[in-house]
Amino acid sequence: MNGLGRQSQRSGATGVHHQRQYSDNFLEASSNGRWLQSSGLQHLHSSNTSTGPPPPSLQDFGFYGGGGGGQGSRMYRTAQRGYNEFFMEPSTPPSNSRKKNGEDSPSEFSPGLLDLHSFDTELLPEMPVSGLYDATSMYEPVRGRSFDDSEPFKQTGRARGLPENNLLKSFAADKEKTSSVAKIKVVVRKRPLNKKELAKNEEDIIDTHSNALTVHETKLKVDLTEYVEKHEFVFDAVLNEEVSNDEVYRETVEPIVPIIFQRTKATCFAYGQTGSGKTYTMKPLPLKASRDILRLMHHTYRNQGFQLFVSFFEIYGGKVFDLLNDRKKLCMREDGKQQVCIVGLQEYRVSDVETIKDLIEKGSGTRITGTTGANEESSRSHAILQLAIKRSADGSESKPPRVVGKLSFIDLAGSERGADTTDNDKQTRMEGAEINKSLLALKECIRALDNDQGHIPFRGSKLTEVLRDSFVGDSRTVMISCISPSSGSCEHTLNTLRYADRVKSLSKGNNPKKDMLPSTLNLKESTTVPLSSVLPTAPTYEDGINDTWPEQVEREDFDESEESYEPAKPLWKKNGKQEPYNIPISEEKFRRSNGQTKWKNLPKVNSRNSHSDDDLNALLQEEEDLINAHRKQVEETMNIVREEMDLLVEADQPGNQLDNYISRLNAILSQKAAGILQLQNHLANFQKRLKEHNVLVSSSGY
Ligand SMILES: Nc1ncnc2c1ncn2[C@@H]1O[C@H](COP(=O)(O)OP(=O)(O)OP(=O)(O)O)[C@@H](O)[C@H]1O
Repeated sequence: MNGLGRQSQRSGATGVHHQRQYSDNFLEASSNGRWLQSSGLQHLHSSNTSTGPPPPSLQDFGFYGGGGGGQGSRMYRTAQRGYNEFFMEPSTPPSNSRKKNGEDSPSEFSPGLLDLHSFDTELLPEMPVSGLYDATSMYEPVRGRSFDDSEPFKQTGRARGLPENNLLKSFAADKEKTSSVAKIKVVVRKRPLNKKELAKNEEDIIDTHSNALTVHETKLKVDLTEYVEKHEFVFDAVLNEEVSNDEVYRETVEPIVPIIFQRTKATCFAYGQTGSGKTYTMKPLPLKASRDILRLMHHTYRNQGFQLFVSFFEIYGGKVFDLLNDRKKLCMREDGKQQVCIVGLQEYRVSDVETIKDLIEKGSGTRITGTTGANEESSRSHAILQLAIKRSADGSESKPPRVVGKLSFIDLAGSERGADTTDNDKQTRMEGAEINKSLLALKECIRALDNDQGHIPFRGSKLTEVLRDSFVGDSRTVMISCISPSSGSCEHTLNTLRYADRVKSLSKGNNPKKDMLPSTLNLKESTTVPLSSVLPTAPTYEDGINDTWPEQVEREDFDESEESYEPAKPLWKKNGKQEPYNIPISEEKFRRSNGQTKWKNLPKVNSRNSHSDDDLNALLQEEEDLINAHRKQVEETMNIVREEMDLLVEADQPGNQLDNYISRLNAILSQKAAGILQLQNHLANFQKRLKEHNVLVSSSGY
């Protein structure tokens, strides 16, 4: 039976606009294989192009109306050429960008090699800071206690026969000062549109207002008409494209600097897709922080024996490399007290800003980089720079110093590098899997940290293993989520913001007051303790020591007033401004209105129901399995689509048999349905597992 050709032409005519739009997108996206590459399915494209004649293009099916196959095929071949050019380039294997030359001897910095394991694997006992609080100045240091021990002052005081109330008072003052800085702070930084994006006429789709932001995502309805979906987020701070690096520092790290002298370990990390500005944001922070640390050491804490040490290493493919020692491969060890240390990591004792600057530049130059489609300078490693404040037990330099506090800066690998798990290159795939694993593990650790869980699943990845000592005891975490404003990065931006949103929602666990507040809470005022409020603004450290600088850090400098916890409405609601688009409620909105409450209602994770490392590893594996199953399903769908296209071509041929067409179409549709059902089941099971482990707050994802 005939007549099918006419039917397909009719259907082409009725929906020509939408179909054309679809086929344009399809062709454009396929033109360099990026569309497929980005989802790890480029081999599907290559299978079309590498063997045999090209399969029929959409135009070949008459979707362009009357054009036959001619022009469409030419377009396809052009696309094919583009694809080949894109992929024929040799992929740059990750390699050490800095050759070993043996010239950069660390000796010029006079630090000597420090084997962390030899003396530095324990944190300094609770040492009083003389001159800070009267009561503590009389104490002698207690050896052999890590600062994770509970009530150290109390015990020391008793041993010395000092009145307990004084001791408790000073301990409480210390505690109050550190607790005034939020345990977890989540900041978003939006970078400006870059030249490339401007040249492509990409739009800025991010509106920022106070500590909130809106992402305007253009989507297609089922009938292929466009609409804009708004996604609104609120964070502790939102820094727009006009914010300078100085301001970023003031908002993020500056408040933490004084408290690392008080036995606190702090971690500041940048998260975001390749090219979103992580390195740009992170690079200046350690230098600015060390400048302030040195100021405090030379003024507020002068003559108290504090020393500053710098180390810089990277984690690449699950291995640790010393960036200040020609990328020497290092191994990690755990001692009897479960202290994880990086054996042989070179640390430099520094006392001036210039030396630190040199070290940072040296380490950054050594950092591994690789080539990706998105950013030629894309980093595939996590770079970790640590500033450790140490002091020898007796305050003199005669004994090896031990860590008092630590500030770690982490420039994470591009968050979308997880997509590389699908790359043809096995090494890139492995890197992607490791990056995925470490990002999930990091989130889990932060979550455990904020819930004050007894057990932190730090073994989830190398990254969290090396950060172990930053997750125990009194710790602070600042996450800077870097986002690109361009419409082309919308999906990655939303992923970054969702990750940040998850981390932020975790930060309620620590403060019962916060638990009672809506998620629109403006934590900005309550969590920011500018260093300028504890440091004199007058001469810089480089100007020399100024004796008029205050010796003590005054407790009044910290804003701990209950009022500062007052919830703030997001600006767009405050202004009474109506939403500019008639759009469906977004996932984020739903989560804020419903999901957050659900999250709060979930049982608190405690040490008994916390994830074991095995659980976490199992979850990570299941996540990977799901992604692989999804990929496989897409692959099968693509094959089915090809089959459907062939079928349509055949259907257009004169003399085509309708019964054959019907039975093949039936088989194709059943196959499609079975694939979708299977994936749905897999997804549902994974969601169930996440819920069991308290990882997911709602079905909308995490
Ligand atoms: N806030 C900003 N203002 C001006 N330029 C910026 C800003 N953020 C980033 N850039 C520029 O954008 C480019 C990419 O930034 P950067 O290298 O920091 O990205 P990244 O997130 O570290 O990428 P990768 O993960 O690949 O290392 C750089 O040229 C940088 O100078």
